[in-house]
Order: sequence, then structure tokens, then C-alpha cells
Amino acid sequence: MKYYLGLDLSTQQLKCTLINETHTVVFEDAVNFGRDLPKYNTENGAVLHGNDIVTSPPLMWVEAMDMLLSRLAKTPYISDIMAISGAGQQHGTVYWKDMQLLQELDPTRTLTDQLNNAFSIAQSPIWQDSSTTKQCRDLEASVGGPEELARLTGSKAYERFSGNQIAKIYQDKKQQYNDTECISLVSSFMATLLLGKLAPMDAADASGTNMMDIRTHQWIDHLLEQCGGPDLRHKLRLEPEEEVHPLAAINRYYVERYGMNSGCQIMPFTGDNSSTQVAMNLQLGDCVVSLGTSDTVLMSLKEAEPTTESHLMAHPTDKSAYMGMLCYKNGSLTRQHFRDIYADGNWDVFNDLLNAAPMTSRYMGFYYWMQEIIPFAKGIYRFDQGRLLDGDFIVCDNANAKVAGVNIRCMIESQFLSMRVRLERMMGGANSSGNQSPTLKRILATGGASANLCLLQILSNVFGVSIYKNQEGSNSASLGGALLAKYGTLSKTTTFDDMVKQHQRSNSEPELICQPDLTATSHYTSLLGEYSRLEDLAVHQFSLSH
Ligand SMILES: Nc1ncnc2c1ncn2[C@@H]1O[C@H](COP(=O)(O)OP(=O)(O)O)[C@@H](O)[C@H]1O
Ligand SMILES: O=C(CO)[C@@H](O)[C@H](O)COP(=O)(O)O
Repeated sequence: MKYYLGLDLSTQQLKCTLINETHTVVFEDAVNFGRDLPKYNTENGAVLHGNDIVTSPPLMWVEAMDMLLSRLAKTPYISDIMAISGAGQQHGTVYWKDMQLLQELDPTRTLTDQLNNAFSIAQSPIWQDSSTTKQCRDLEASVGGPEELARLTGSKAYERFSGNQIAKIYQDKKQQYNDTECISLVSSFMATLLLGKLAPMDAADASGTNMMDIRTHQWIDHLLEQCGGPDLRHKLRLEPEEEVHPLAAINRYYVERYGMNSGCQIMPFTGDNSSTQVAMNLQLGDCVVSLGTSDTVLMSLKEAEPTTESHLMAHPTDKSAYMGMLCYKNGSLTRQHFRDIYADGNWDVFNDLLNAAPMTSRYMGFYYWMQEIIPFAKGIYRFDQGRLLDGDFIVCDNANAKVAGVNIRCMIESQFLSMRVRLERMMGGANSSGNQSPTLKRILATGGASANLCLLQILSNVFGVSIYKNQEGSNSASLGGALLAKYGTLSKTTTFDDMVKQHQRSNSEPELICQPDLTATSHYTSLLGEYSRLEDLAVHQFSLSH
């Protein structure tokens, strides 16, 4: 039997999924950064410096790789793994000081031991960072504004996008920037580790840099220069990779240390959202809502016009298509925070409070616990009958449980209403040549919080469509990686769709989880206008205080 490995280096953990020839998952595991690697002092995988600078240590990711591979080496599959691909949290950048170290890896020692000095920047900026507003405005101004940057690259400038992160390091950390030999994204960093030499960024993940032409998938010289000066092209070295094909065989280090197959091929790695798109194999009218550390909304698009509030990214397996995406920072960590302050850290209590609070049009809340991406705002804004409150809700009998429940309900409804308002706008833009816009038919839910059926029912009610989940594999980004690994061995002779169809089984069809209560949907539809109006007021209030 041949096996295919998918890795996913997400915000909070490094996960793996191993599939066989017929796409059955045979092994899954994860190294959790907080639980398994506490010495790096991260909180939920990240280090917060002051208000808006958020990083993770690349050496922690290297050590997670050491741990995961030692666990994998204890399985009977290791020597029959034919190919590896995978995913990384998007936008984060790794700064290599000494690539030579990768060529000289000694199989008797860990990677952590040997790559201690490999990085010129010990803390990599990650997607949660929002400290590059100045660089964003400069980048937009250099091409004539946010709309033009979105037209060129698929997105206006966002604080977390890699080009703006690189620009800040170029401007503020000159010495470390000059010491940098090469720059990787989190995804291509994983592929680089396994290859023992620099791996290209794949075009789908490079769409999250603000530096790649969204149509041709080539770097745009002017944007490279604006972000990282004349040396950046040299530090990236390679153009974005738009094919899924073998880059080279795995470095001999892994063969000698772990007994991996010397013929095991390393494929390009992609962004975690693109990899989720692969695992879900989206059909027209499907939309993925991923409730991971971030909340994201994904759609496959054949044609599209970039907007200034959503992202247009290259499709991971179809050069001529796109992925439309919305991304929210206040996803699971904000829900988790509410669980901790209102529900003693218990999801069941959280759900009881949520269900005890009825739907209402009286109370509305916007909970930007962390600096939000869309809209760009921070803080908590509560409204009672359209009026901004100074403090908490005053709920008739003022019982604590009721106030907690109203806040939890307002937070969840507000998260999902924001997705609906913006998804509808994104789909409206997906008909650039006058064709009818795609209609939303179903939502495929994934990510850690998709384990919570109460949340999924509200999601279904807000959108008025049924929710489905994949039956195979608990983590879609690493499953997508495993499928990409296999596809890379076949892509010369078959399409991705044909490869998937060949092994379709009853349990490879997504499973129906819940259906909408259409009375609730009408209620939410009637709130959309007021929701947008109050959101504008909240954003205005935020801008007054900044
Ligand atoms: N029952 C639950 N209800 C709501 N959220 C949950 C539940 N179980 C797990 N989660 C959330 O899932 C999150 C992790 O999701 P995951 O997709 O694994 O994240 P990532 O891929 O970014 O590391 C946790 O932060 C946690 O808050
Ligand atoms: O910034 C984005 C997408 O643009 C995030 O979705 C990151 O890719 C983090 O992913 P998770 O750890 O939440 O899966």
C-alpha cells in the first residue's frame, strides 16, 4: 500500500493526516504548541508584543516537526509514504539566515538542535499581527489607491499580508533584513525543511502577500521593490509555483533518521484555507465556513472581480480559477474568551446560555476583542434599540445569566451576520461578464468550533441553507495536504476532480448536520439593513477613539 502525508502548520498546532491510495484516512495526529511546547511561552500558538504586534517563533515550528515525525516514525506507514504536501497558516513569513545548515543536517541530531541559528528573525510575524498600517497605506498609494492594488493582486493592502510585514522589517530591522538570505511563507517553510533547500511559494498562498499578480501568478516588480527594496526578488528567489508537481525527493536526513522512503516526493505546500478548499472539493453553490482560530468563508469562483473587503486568491488546483475569501480575526479565540468569562470555561454552559437567550432585534453587539480585519475596528460596541450603550446591556430582570446569554447570542449572531452581508456582496461581484451570480446552496462547516452543533444551527438559520460536514478526517487543511500530495504524483495525466471521483465512496460525501429554521432566517434577513447601519456606527466610534 502507498500512503500520502498532509501537514498543516496552523496557528495553534502542527497537524498531520495520512491517507492511503483510496483516500481513506489511516492516521491523524497533532502537536499542540501550548500543551506540547510550553517553553516557547506562546498563548494559543502566538506571542503578543504590546497591542498589535503578534509573532510565533519559527524554532517552535521546527521542534513541532521533530515531535510529529518521531510519532509518525512509530507507525507502520513511514517507509511507504510516497509524497508529502501540506498547508500553513497564511501570510506569516520566515527569514532564513543560513540555508547551508539545511544541506548539512546530521541524522543523529534533531532539527531543533541544528537550526537554532538558521533564522535572522527569531519571531516571525504571523497573520494576527496588525502593526503595519503605515506600510499598507504606502503600498496602496504607490499604485494609486486600494482599488487598484485589489485589481492587481486580488486584495487591497491588509496589515497581515506578507508584503506589508516584510516592508516593516525592511524599514525597522535593517541589519536582520540584510542578514536574510531567503524568505519563506509558513507553507513554503515546511516544504523547505523537508527538501533541505528553498521551496517556492505556491501561487494560492502567494496571493496573500499583496505582491503577486492575481491573473498571471508572477511577482510584480514594483510591489516587490516597494515592500523590500531591490533585494527582495533575490530573497524570494523563485516565482510563485502554480503547478502541483514534485519539487524533489525528501532530504536524506529524514530517510536516515526516520526511515522515510528515499523516493518520497515533496510537493509545493499551500495556504491552510486553500488546502481546506481542496479537501472540501467545492462545487458551484458551495461555501465553506471554517471556524478555526480565524473564521473564514471560502468560495470557489470561475470568474471574479476583486473587492476591497474580500480576498481573491489563486485556486490551488486550477490555474484559471479563484478562491474568494473573507477572514475574521475574532473567531474561536473570542468565543473562547466569552466561554471563559461567562461560562466557567465550559462549552456546554456556554451553549445553555446561548440557547436560553432568544433571538431579538432589540439588542445588537459588535465584539472586536482583538483588532478585527473586516471591518477594521477594535473594542466592544453594544446597542439597545439602535442606541449605542456606554456599558453592558440592561436586561429586564438584570439576572447575570441573562446578561451573559444576551452577550453570547449577540456575539455569535453578529459574527454570522457579518459573513452573510459580505458573502452576498462577494457573490454579487462574481459575475463580471454579466452571467448570473452563483446562488448559495449549502455551507460546508469545518475547523475546531464546527464540533459545536448549537453554533452550526445558528449559522444555518442566519444563511437559510443547510450545513454539511466532511465525514472523512477531522482536519480539513491537513487532509487537503494529503490529497495534494497524491495529486502531485498524477497531475501530468489527470485532473484533481477525476482523481477524487475515482475513489468516491458513500462516506466521502459530506454529511447533513442541520437544516435552517426558515422563520428564524426571515428574522435575520429583516435585520441585515440595521446590522450594517449599526456596524458603520461602531466603526465610526472606533475611528473617533483612534
Ligand atoms: N465545542 C466547541 N465549541 C466551540 N469552539 C470549539 C469547540 N471545540 C473546539 N473549539 C475551538 O476550536 C479552536 C481550534 O480550532 P482549529 O481549527 O483546530 O484551529 P487551528 O487550525 O487554527 O489551530 C479552539 O480555539 C477552540 O476555541
Ligand atoms: O489570515 C488568515 C487567512 O487570510 C487565517 O485564516 C490564517 O490562515 C490562520 O488560519 P487558522 O490557524 O485559523 O486555520
